[in-house]
Amino acid sequence: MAMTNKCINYVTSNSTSSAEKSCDSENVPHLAIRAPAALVEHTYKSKASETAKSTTTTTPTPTESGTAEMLTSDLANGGAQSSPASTTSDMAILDERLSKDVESVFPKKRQDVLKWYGWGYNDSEFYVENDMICFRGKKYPLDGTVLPLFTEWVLNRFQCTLHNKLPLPELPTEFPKPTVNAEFLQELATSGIAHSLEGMDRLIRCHGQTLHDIYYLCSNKFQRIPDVVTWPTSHSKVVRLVEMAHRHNVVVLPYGGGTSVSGATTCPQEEKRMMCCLDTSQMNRMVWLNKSNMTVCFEAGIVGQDLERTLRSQGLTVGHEPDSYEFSTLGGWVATRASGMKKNVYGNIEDLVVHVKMVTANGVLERECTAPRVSCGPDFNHIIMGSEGTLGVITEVVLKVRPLPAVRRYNSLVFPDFESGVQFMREVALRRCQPSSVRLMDNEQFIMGQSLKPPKGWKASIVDYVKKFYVTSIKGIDLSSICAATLLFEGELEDVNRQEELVIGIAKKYKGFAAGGENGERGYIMTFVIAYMRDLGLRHDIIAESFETSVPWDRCARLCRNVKQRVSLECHARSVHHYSISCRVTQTYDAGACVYFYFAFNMKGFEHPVELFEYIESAARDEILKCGGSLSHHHGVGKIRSRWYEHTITKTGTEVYKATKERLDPKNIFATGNLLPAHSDEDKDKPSEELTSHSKAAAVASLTNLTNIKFKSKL
Ligand SMILES: Cc1cc2nc3c(=O)[nH]c(=O)nc-3n(C[C@H](O)[C@H](O)[C@H](O)COP(=O)(O)OP(=O)(O)OC[C@H]3O[C@@H](n4cnc5c(N)ncnc54)[C@H](O)[C@@H]3O)c2cc1C
Repeated sequence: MAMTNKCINYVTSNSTSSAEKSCDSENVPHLAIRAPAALVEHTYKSKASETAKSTTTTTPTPTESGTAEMLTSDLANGGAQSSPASTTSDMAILDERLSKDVESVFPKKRQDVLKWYGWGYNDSEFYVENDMICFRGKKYPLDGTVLPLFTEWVLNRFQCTLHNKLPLPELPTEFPKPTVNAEFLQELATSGIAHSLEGMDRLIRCHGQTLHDIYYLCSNKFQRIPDVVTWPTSHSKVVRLVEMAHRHNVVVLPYGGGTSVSGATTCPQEEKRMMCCLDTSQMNRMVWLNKSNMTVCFEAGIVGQDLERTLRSQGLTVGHEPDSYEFSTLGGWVATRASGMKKNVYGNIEDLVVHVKMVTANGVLERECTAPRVSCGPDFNHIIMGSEGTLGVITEVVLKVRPLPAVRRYNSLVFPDFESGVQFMREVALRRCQPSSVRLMDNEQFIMGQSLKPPKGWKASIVDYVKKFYVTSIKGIDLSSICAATLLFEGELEDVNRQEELVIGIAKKYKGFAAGGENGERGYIMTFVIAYMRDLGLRHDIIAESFETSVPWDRCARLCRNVKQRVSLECHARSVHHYSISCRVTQTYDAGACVYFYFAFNMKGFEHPVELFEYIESAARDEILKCGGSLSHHHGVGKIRSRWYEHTITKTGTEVYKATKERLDPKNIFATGNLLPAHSDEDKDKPSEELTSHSKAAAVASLTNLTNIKFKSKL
């Protein structure tokens, strides 16, 4: 990857503004000092410590003569020469800042490493060989595994065949003709901002990861893709680009990792103006790290795994791990209000963000300082979080960091049925003893997860048999209702021991029992692999997607039951005979939980399979809302849930959002079409009352279209 300009900053406590400074090449108010030796990647000691049945790993902690000390003295020395404020060592430590260029795992030409037609790395996939489903992918522990049990599960569940797979889509040679704003392009050429008009660069950034996106991509159905892709390298370059776009009335589409599953990154297909994709990948520096405050400032384009690797070398972590964190970016997390699997210890993105900078068409929106809490409402960070690219471009984010935990330990629990599991989750939340992550799978997901185990030798089979006997005969558990929870504990050894004991004690109250660390660890490893399944399915007539919600505790079990029932009813009514609908509870809160559904079916013979899928998913969402669930816990609204947005935030809320949008983006250059259904150009000057009814009409029309489609199977 082309490196952005190198810059090491040392900011004194009496520097020009109380807000932290960035290190833009164009605007460097700070003193450059030599790169501290402490920035070299660290070697960690491993202190393996095993407990009975759970899987424990000790944390990579910095060695004694480690990073923190070296960093402090290095910066104190370097800074003392150049700053009067740092002549006392206390000041130097208090105001210790450090910046670092980060080499990303992904090159600027993403397609060299990432699949253009589906999920993840080019070299990672499920595939079929000798009638067996297998997995390859060097970055994953499942690499090179043949999966006979999973093959059996797929064949039984979907009654499909593994022969006659669809070929991989051909690399397109023709692309939608770009809409060109010549004045804008001319100015862009002299702006020093890298850009491309190449078809492939444009195509791979016109979509996210919804079923709709991938299906359209593979069948080459997109009418509109970005007309130009740009790669600004700093906050000030973004300011320049947005100002130019505003002046020339060009649409700006911020693009992070492209992992959106809400249609948020999908190009608005009706847009008539030139569309400029603003790829944030070249803004990925650690702008500064302040160990006194345990805060770090990163540019918004940094990818999750790069961010964590950079901090790990300092003995630190942010701890934000959405399941997409290998590919998604910090800016994307903020723009979608993301939630990570370890939020119980580290918090969701809104708990982690201290300060955020967003470039709008009307100036830069940011809070003036990085104090931990302020009582000057409304909190503008919350206007930025969840704005889904509709208000501006997030360029820099200050996050809280924590020391790496001393111990990481996995465990798992088995419950006789899902309802008992939910009661267990509720009590764990009530007593606030949640491990770093706790996830409860229903029976369908449990069985599917078990089927991903590689085949074992005869000895292991006997062990499995004994375990099965123990489960069915001694504990009296029915295999058709059994469900499981995976647990991940993080912290100091003593705390982890205490917490694990407490959690297992609560499980016993609900007839649950511990089933070992190996199962737990496996569950978490599988999280990253499961996302590759859909691409295999699409080639064998199976379409799949997940959707999620959050719900108060007293409605949780009912919502899970009703939504599964509703999906089953819709499937039967539309002759979908071979399908799978399952759920898990993935996050717990004082007042409720997050529930995640997987839905897949055999689409063979259906004329409009994706539309049918969306219809059933839409019915499921209606059911969710009826049961008191939310529009989204973490995937966001995007385009596919925009028809419910106004209903969820009320008419007054919609007016507040629109007023903000009109103020920050008067020409609607951030016309991503997310949150509220997009308005046509003619609507631009209409009073908001009419726009509201237009939105309603559009929403109803799109539902009507779905309803009118004949979903009948051709078979
Ligand atoms: C397999 C899989 C697992 C997932 N697991 C989780 C999960 O556990 N938790 C979770 O929260 N989400 C999850 N997601 C959803 C998705 O990863 C998140 O929404 C993520 O935050 C998107 O980040 P991104 O960088 O990929 O953003 P993109 O997909 O590139 O963009 C998403 C939206 O944010 C806007 N945006 C991106 N960057 C900026 C910026 N710098 N400034 C302004 N707007 C910007 C875009 O315009 C777009 O509207 C998952 C998705 C997949 C495919």
